[in-house]
Amino acid sequence: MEPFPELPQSVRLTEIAPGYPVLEVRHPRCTARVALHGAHVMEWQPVSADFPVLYLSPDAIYQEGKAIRGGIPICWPWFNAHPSDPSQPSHGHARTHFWELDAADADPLGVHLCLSFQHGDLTAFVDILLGETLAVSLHTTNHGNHPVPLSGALHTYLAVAAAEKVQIDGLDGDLYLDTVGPRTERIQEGLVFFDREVDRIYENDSSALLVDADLERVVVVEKEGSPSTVIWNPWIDKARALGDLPDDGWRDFVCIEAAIANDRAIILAPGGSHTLTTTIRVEDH
Ligand SMILES: O=P(O)(O)OC[C@H]1O[C@H](O)[C@H](O)[C@@H](O)[C@@H]1O
Repeated sequence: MEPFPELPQSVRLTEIAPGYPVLEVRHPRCTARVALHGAHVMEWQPVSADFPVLYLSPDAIYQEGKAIRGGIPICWPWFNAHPSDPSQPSHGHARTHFWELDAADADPLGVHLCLSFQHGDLTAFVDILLGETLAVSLHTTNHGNHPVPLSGALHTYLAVAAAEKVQIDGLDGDLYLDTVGPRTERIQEGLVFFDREVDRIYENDSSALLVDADLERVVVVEKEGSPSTVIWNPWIDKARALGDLPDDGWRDFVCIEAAIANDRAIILAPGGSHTLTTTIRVEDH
């Protein structure tokens, strides 16, 4: 490990399991927790919100090699299965390894963390801005001599009052691949509802809004550098099959993922780079 950078007063280093460091943020604009494992934003709550914005599973596993269930897993440098090698882990290596913390700063608007991770010829730098708004920017650079396909996702778990009562706006008219059952292409008509397992890859490069009338709020998820939006809720049976999620945990979140899904992979030329960003804020409903 590199020497640890000096931390501002609003950031404290803790260990939630032996050898598993987490940065705890207490700032006038927000509270948050960020694990060095996966550069994973586990929690974020701006002072204006009276309920956490991100969902974190109470059964999440804090162990090197296991992705944290909840928060914002960084799926990198690919999304879902590896494009050609089925022995590689789903959603890449970034979410199951410790990252280096390169810098931590604070100003009156919030806290800024920079972390990095290397995989083969690719380097990832992530900038995390934690304030009244949360912004996660993932910069990838190809340092090798060959073009490399890049996909991935900022796989955001958003806390909700009850999944079956929320809707997602902003995807009306978009083509999507429905990956539940036989993979089928469809066009979204109106709002997205959750009344069954939902696992869809939308062709969409703009924002989506999570409307949660029970919590009297709308969570706005904006993004850049992302040609796909993935919407996921495992529903009842899949939640039971996931060991790190309570059986009824499916009700407590929906995922809106700023993604570059496999078939929209970007080919990074030698020396080339790409930035994938998601920005999250809460508005009154
Ligand atoms: O269980 P994980 O490997 O974390 O994946 C969780 C989910 O990620 C994405 O949303 C995919 O679209 C889903 O198919 C997958 O089930």
